[in-house]
Amino acid sequence: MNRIVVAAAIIDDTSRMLLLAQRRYPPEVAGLWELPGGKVEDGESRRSALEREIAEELGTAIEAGEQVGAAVVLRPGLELVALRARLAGPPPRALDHTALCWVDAGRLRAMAAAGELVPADTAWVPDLLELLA
Ligand SMILES: Nc1nc2c([nH]c(=O)n2[C@H]2C[C@H](O)[C@@H](COP(=O)(O)OP(=O)(O)OP(=O)(O)O)O2)c(=O)[nH]1
Repeated sequence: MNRIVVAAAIIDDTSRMLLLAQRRYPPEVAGLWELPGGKVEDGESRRSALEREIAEELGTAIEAGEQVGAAVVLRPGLELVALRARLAGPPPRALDHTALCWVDAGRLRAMAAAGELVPADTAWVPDLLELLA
């Protein structure tokens, strides 16, 4: 069966900004920016897995919603899915990442063009730009 990695597109509706997290490991992607998340465990829904990962990685709560864009195949048997989310707890902290940042549409476009995003996540940039418009 396919394993799923879920990632959160956490958008602040007031500022129209998206939260990005800078990976600490592995070396191939260390320093690049991603949507925070992790693997869905057996018996978990995607939404509850994402809520758990965000509590672990960012020390806060989210409400996870609809899927953003298409699923990305990371390797055979492993798919990456982004879910839209809104913050429902204290400001996020980088417990597992090097840093966090809130970006607007222009900054996201510039980071994608500069190759600063984890490669798999670049597929979602048009969808994310639409959500930030
Ligand atoms: N969380 C997350 N992982 C991503 C993204 N893009 C991307 O290619 N990945 C890859 C990196 C990893 O191979 C895999 C998830 O790794 P992870 O380290 O975040 O998840 P995890 O904590 O559940 O995994 P593990 O370290 O326990 O194996 O998905 C993304 O936007 N967010």
